Amino acid sequence: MRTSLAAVRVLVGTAIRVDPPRAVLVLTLTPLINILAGGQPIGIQWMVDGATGRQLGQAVAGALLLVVITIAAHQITSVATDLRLVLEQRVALEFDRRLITVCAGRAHIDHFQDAEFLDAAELVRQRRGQLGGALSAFVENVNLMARFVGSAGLLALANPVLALLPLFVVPLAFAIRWQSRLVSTAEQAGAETDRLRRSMFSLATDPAAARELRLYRLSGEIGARHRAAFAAASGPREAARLKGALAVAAGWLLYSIGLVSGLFLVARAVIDGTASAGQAVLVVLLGTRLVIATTGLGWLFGWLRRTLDTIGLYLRLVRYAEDADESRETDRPSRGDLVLHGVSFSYPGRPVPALGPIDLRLPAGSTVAVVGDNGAGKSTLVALLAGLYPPSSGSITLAGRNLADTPPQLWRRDIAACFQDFCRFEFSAGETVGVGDLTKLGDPDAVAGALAAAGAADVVAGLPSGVDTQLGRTLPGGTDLSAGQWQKLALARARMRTEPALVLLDEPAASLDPDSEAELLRRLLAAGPTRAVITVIVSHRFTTVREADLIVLLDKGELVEVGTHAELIARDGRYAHMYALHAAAYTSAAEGEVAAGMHSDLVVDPRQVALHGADGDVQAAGDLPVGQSAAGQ
Ligand SMILES: Nc1ncnc2c1ncn2[C@@H]1O[C@H](COP(=O)(O)OP(=O)(O)OP(=O)(O)O)[C@@H](O)[C@H]1O
Repeated sequence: MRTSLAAVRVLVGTAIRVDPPRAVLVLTLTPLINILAGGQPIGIQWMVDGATGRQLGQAVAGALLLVVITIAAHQITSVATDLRLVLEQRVALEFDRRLITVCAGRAHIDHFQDAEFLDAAELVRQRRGQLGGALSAFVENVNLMARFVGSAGLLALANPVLALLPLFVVPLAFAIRWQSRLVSTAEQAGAETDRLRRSMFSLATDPAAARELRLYRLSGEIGARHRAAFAAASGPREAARLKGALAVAAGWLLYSIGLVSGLFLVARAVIDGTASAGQAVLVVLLGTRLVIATTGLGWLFGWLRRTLDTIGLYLRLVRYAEDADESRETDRPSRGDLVLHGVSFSYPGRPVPALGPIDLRLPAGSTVAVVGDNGAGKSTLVALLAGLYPPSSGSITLAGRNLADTPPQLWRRDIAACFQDFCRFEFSAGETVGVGDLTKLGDPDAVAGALAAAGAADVVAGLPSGVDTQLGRTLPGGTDLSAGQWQKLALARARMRTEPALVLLDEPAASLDPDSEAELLRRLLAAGPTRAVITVIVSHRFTTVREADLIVLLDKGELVEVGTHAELIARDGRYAHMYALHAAAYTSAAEGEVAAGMHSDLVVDPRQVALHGADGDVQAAGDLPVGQSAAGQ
């Protein structure tokens, strides 16, 4: 109840804040319509009494009252509905705005590890459309309640015994509510299978899955799982609907008994001459209104409850909101060595730290390569350096200053980064790069400079409208890119910041071809120690790693070795072993050796694989002597 009241407060408060005149009009016109509507049955009563009692004046007054009230109520309802629809959209937009701020505006991203936040965020994402509609649900419920109270009051005035009639509605109201609860509980119980059904449908229609669905002939399997999920959820729902419908039918029966008894009383009073025919008509009209209001409330109350629940979820999310960052430019840390003092980090719910505790100095101006097996903690280290998570223990200092004393938003202004799971912003190509520095978003020279610095100019040059090409496949006319091209644009985005203190590159060459990777490395090293920039590069490629000034080897979150390539090779430890394995694989590939067991008995006839181009024969692997690959030439 308290949550519902808080939700109503938030709803009405938001409506008044986003559009005060409309909100005030909607909230005042609604009761006005109900007060007016209350006069309609009275007008009809006057008309009937005037006609049966041969009182022309009373009949005309009744007709006039009815016509004026009906027209006025109709006009005001149509104005109020228009106002309400616009207000509803503005309220929905405001909720969206606040949700974006809560989810994307926090300094750290640890809320994405919090199960309560994730559950609430998922539900709000699904039901976000209800947030604007909550206003209509609220207004309609208030409407019906006013109608119910008004009709009950007029009935009591007509005949005190009829004040009992609303009591006959109560079982019906409970039955409708019970039915709505039963259905809603059955729906919630089937929510997981619903999610599964939706996910099967998305899978079947998602272009990302299109290749594997065909390759493994999964369309029938996905269809069967989709149907099974539907069947699992629909059985209990139908049973709940049937049970509820029986209860509602019983409620109607009881109310009919009450209404018929009331009408019998009035009919007798008319025959006895203690009531007029107009009063009998009034009772019929009010009795009908009463039940319409009740059934409406029964159904609409469920709508209101659902929308208020969604606002309750929204309120749970809003608790994660942070105050706007008001740090000043002078709070910005100066450049220098970046030092980790006993830093450790554990993801929520994971007992073992993903990283540390580690002590490490990253000298100003150095290029530091971070290596290690999958899950060693490399990306976690990058996230900590980017201030995305606060360390669980220990501290990180820059030029002797603890970064915990600097708002992460401010520290991040001095960071250029390309994360392992970089974002594919579906903007124009120029904007996809330009958002790396919003102050230069519309500056074509800055974008061109960043593209050139990242070796990504070729990606944009190949697009139909250059930097103006709309990227992505979700938008009409959007152009999709290859994984490597998206990665090049992400690298260019990082280069929009021309004076960073720290450059973070997590697997920056994972999707790049060897030429692009070599070019990236050349540019990185060229940018080197002349500026006090620390470059941290996570890589599994030792051709990149060995060029770094410092190599950091992590294993299961622990710092295992630190040093230059030469030092670590001389130490003949873990790094030297990894490097030797990598070099051996590289050498055998370069020499065209076929690893033992890999189709060594396969004999290929070169004439069967020769290619023919439009201009005639094309030199093909088949022109090479058998047993020697192109790489070995
Ligand atoms: N969001 C997360 N929630 C919980 N645990 C996580 C999360 N991200 C990573 N981990 C865990 O933290 C550990 C370190 O992961 P991290 O991503 O830092 O490894 P990595 O060295 O970057 O691996 P890879 O080379 O595969 O990218 C792993 O055990 C991983 O399972």
